[in-house]
Amino acid sequence: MSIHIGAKENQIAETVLLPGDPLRAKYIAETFLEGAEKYNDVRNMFGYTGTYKGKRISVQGTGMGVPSISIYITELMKDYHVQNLIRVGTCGAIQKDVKVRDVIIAMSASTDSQMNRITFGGVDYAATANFELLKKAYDTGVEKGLHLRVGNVLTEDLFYNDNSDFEKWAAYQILALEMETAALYTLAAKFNRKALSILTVSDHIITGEVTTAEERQTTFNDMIEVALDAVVK
Ligand SMILES: O=P(O)(O)O[C@H]1O[C@H](CO)[C@@H](O)[C@H]1O
Ligand SMILES: O=c1cc[nH]c(=O)[nH]1
Repeated sequence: MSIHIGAKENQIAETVLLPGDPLRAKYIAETFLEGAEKYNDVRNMFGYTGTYKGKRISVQGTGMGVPSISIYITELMKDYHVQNLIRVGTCGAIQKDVKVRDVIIAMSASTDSQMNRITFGGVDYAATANFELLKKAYDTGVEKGLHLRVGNVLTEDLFYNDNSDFEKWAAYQILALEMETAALYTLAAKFNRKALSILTVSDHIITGEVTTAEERQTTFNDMIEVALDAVVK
C-alpha cells in the first residue's frame, strides 16, 4: 500500500476515473462497474475496481483541490503504475453560452495555484490534456448527441475567492472554474501518463443558475458514460 491508498499493487486497474467526491466514486462503481470491489477506505477516500464492457477499470475519489488530488494521483502513478487518469468532476461556468448540465472537456487548464511555479522556478507551465483520450472522449460524446464544449478551464485554489475576476477570465475564453485539472495534467506529464478532465457544469457563476440534485445525477451519468465508453474504444 501507499501512504494514502490501502490497496495491494494489483488491485488497481491501469485506467482510473477520478471524481472529487468519494461518494461519487461509490456511485460510479455501484452503477456502472460489474463485480466492483472496494480497495480503499483510508480517510474514507473510497476506491473501487470492477469491469466495464469487459475492461478492468478503477474509480478513486481525489478530494477537493490541487494538494489533495496531487497526493492521490502521484501515488496511483508512482506506486500503482496507473497509465490513464480521467477526472470526472463538476465545474462552475463563466461563459454566457455555456449552460448548466453542459459537459466540458478540458483541453488545457490555467491556474492560480502556486504548484507549477514552485515546480518550474516561477515560470508558467501549460497544463494540457492527452490528445488521444481527448479525441476518444469527444467522439464518444458526439455519438451520444451531447452538447459538448472543449477548451481551457481555470483550476482555482479558492472555492470562495474574494479577488477572482471572472469577467477577465471569461474574456480570455476560460469556459469554467474548478479545482484540480491543472495538477492532473501537470503530474500526468511528469510521469509520462495519459490524462483527461471531463466536467459537468453544476452551476453558473454569472447567471446564478444551479442544477437540481436529480438533474445533476442525469448529467453525471452522461459524463461518466463518455469517460467509460472513451476508454473502451
Ligand atoms: O465535483 P468535484 O469533482 O469535487 O469538482 C469540483 O467540486 C469541488 C468544489 O465544490 C471541487 O473539487 C471542484 O473542482
Ligand atoms: O470549483 C468549482 C466547482 C463548481 N462550481 C464552482 O463554482 N467552482
